[in-house]
Formats: sequence, C-alpha cells, structure tokens
Amino acid sequence: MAKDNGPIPYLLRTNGLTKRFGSLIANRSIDLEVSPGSIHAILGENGAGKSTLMKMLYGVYEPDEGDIFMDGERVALHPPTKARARGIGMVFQDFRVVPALTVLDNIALAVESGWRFNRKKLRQRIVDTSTKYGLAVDPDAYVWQLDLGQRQRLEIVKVLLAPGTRIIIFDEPTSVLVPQEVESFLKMLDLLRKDGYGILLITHKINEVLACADQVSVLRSGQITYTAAREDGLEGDTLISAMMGDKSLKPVMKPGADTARDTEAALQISGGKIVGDHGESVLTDLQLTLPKGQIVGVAGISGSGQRELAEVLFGLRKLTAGTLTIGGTEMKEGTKAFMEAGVSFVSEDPIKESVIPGFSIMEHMVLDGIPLKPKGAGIDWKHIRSELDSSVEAEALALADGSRRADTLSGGNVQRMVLTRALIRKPEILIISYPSRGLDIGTTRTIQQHLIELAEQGTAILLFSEDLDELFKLSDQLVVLSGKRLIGPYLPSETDAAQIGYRMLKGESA
Ligand SMILES: Nc1ncnc2c1ncn2[C@@H]1O[C@H](COP(=O)(O)OP(=O)(O)OP(=O)(O)O)[C@@H](O)[C@H]1O
Repeated sequence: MAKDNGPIPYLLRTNGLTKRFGSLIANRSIDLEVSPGSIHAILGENGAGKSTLMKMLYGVYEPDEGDIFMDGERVALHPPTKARARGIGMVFQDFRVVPALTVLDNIALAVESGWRFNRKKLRQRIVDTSTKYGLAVDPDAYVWQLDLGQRQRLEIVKVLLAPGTRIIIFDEPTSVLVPQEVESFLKMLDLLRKDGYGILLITHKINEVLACADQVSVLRSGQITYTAAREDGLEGDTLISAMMGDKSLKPVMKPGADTARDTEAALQISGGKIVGDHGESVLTDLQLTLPKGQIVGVAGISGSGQRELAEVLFGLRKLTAGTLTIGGTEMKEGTKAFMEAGVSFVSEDPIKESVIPGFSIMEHMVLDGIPLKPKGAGIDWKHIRSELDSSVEAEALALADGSRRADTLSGGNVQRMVLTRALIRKPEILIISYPSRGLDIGTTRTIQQHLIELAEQGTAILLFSEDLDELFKLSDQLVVLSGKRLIGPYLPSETDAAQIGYRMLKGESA
C-alpha cells in the first residue's frame, strides 16, 4: 500500500483530489488536511465544489484522480460504509432520518447492527452524549414532531454515537438554525474540538468562520484559491475576495419610506385560524394585510407557524376559520386559483419541495414561471429558452444553463433557480421563505436588491426570514409570529432587533 511521507499528525490528508461530472471539473487537484482537535472551514460561492469535495471524503463519490491518506496510508473511502468504518461522519443539509420512527430508533438504525440491542443502554448513551455537548433531544420523540434544529441535533448525536467517529463533516449546518441555535451550535463545535475531533465545516457565514475556524480553505471554480490558519490572521475581507475573485460585493440599497406609495391591500386575512398537519392549533385570530408595493417581514422562532401560514397563502392549506381575500375576492383552497390571482411562492425547502428529478431548469421554469406559449399540441421550448436567456433575473442570479438537470445542481443553485422562477413572473404577490438560505454572500445581496426593486414596481411581498438583519434591511413593516398569534405590524424605524427578538419569545406581552 502507498505510504504518505508527509508530516503526521493529521487525521486525513488529500493529495491532488479531482472529480469530474462529464466535462465539468467540480474539484480540481485539491490538497487539504484535517487535524485532530481542529476546525477546518470551507468557504466558496454556490457551485464552487464544496459539497462535491465533502462527498468524496464521506465516500459518496469516488475521486477520478488523487489520493486520500489516513493514519499514514492511502485509503479508499467509497462507498460511505468504508468512510464510516474509518471514523468519518457527515451531517448533511437534508437530514437522513426516518420521520415515522423515534429519535432512539433512528439512532439505533444507524449505530446498532441488529434489532436485538439494549434499548436502555442506548437511551443512556443518547442522554449522556446530548448532555455532554448541549444537544438537547428527547430519545422518545417521533422525528416528524421535531423542528429542523432538533433534527439536526439528532443527526449530530447519531454521528457521535457511531463507533470510532473522529472526523465530522458539517454541510452548511447553520443555514437551518435560528440565531440562538447558532450560538449553541458554535459552543458545541468548540467542545468537539476540545475532545479531539477533526471538524470540516462548510458555511457561507464569514462571521462563523472568524468565530471558530482554526484553518480556512476557499474554493473557487473547483480549486482551492486561498488557505490560511488562525495564527496567520483571518480577515473577513480577504476571505470574501478569495471567494468572489474580481467581482465586488455591492451594498443593498433601499429607498427611504415613500409615503406617496400605493398602500392598497393586495391580500388580506381576517379572523383566520390555521391548524397543523396533526390537527393542532397553529395560529388563531389571524389578521394580516399585505399592501401593494411593500415588503412585510415575518419574524419568529422556527416552528411558530411560518410554514403553515405560507402554505395558506399559496392555497396549499385551508383556513379553518376566517377569510382570505386577494384584490377583494375571497379565495378558496387550490394553488391554481392562487397562481391565477398572481401569487408566486418560494417554499422553505426548495430542494425537497420544488425539484422534480430528471427535469431540466427550463422544464422547471414553465411550472410556475415563464408563461406557456403553446405550439400546436406542445410547448414552445424555443420561446421558453429565449425568455430565459434574455431574463435579467436569470443573469443577475447567474443561473446555470437551461438544459441542465435541476437534480444535478448544487444546493445554492437550486435556490437560484427557484428564485429566478418566482421573480421572472413579476408576480402581484410574492410569498417567499428564507430567500438567502444556502446562497453565497454575493448572491444573497443580489436577491435582496431584487426583492426591494420588485416591491418598488408594485409587488406585495411577504418575507419569512430567520435573519433579523435581513428583515430590518428589506421590510417596510414587520410582524412577529409568537404564541399562536401574529402580532404587529411594527415599523422597522420604530423598533429594533432586541424588541423584535423579545416579542418572538414573549409574544404580545413584550
Ligand atoms: N451529481 C452531479 N452531476 C452533475 N453535476 C454536478 C453533480 N453534483 C454537483 N454537480 C456540479 O458540480 C459543481 C459543484 O457543485 P457542489 O454541489 O459541489 O457546489 P457547492 O460549492 O457545494 O455549492 P452550494 O454552495 O450551492 O451548495 C456545480 O457546478 C454542480 O452543478
């Protein structure tokens, strides 16, 4: 077996790792090290190749060229069973859990070799690990009952309990977390580091990198363009330019409040009641007005009714009491009627909910974007292609070629596709959940600017976001979901993040 003559100690080292998809080189000659007791952050724009690299280290993909060394020897990590046997665990963006099973059973599936295991012992191990690392999770809860933060904690406990884990790969872990959870997540990473784990952390958040990384590598177009250790001094601006190359990061500009602006209601809910998937009450006595040409930002701890409210506003879920009107007309259930009334929708989980396997970007575009132009009995694809090619939205968001299959796009590029599709329609009303989730910083600013411009052209926008900075930067009004109520509206100029945060926790009494 080939020997690695480089200096040890490291847990894992790669040499010239390359991965191609057809003619596309997703990773080119990557040299990287993971050391024990150390956090190595991986930065890069959408599509730069971060997930591909991590998937080679977790054994999902086999490298086309290059070597991976562990314990001084060249190792083969493909398929993931081999990577796991070498002590590598990965916490994916889309969690690999079974909703119908309990936390304990999900962990048993991953770490026990059969069903004849000692449940009491496993429960105790779960409790011990979750206490040690601040990963609160109830072993007896069903996974479908858990919010995204809790599901992620389950995934981490699962990886930690797998025998021999010493390297943990996190793929954009904080993109699904609310600010308070991000803080606990970073504390947990520090505990893992102190216990000697080697951590690989993919993130788009420079502040997280500056807060915790011992080493940073920046990927651009499949290559490492910059690498530095904490002791060399890590600087946000240097990291941003390494990611973006010669492009510059533009500030988001929002004109001041325009009192002359049309404030006619585009959409209204009065006396609304929403129940959840299991018949539980989610929101009651709901009053909401979406004025034309304004952005109404919705703040709230995750699981406060955001998903259910968004679904009601696109006809995917019924109000169980009260009325919903668009342009004065009462709406019934059914997305078709909502689309015809001019509503566009970006869901909170586009990768799961909006990507149809095998369909190209162009095919996705006709589903809720570019209006169909029939050609005989079919669709005029030439027209769709030319609309897409001339779309300023597609250009601004640097959308991949229309013929690309959407299920081969990177996570951030799926988000770009869904956003382009929503913007291209110039909808009367846009219901948009977490627009910057999974986007790199440059694209985040581009989409934020587009939303401001869309509102200026008259679109009424309801913006769900976990990022209070984003809500304050974009919104004309803010509302808060808390204690089964929607409270507000508040003017951003008359409140601040601390007050909104307090209302998120305490509701109207705040
Ligand atoms: N299975 C696949 N088939 C074809 N192309 C792929 C496949 N997986 C990824 N790619 C392409 O490889 C490139 C790198 O993708 P990757 O998912 O690694 O990017 P990323 O840096 O993780 O992006 P993001 O920040 O958006 O998650 C992209 O151009 C992507 O479209």
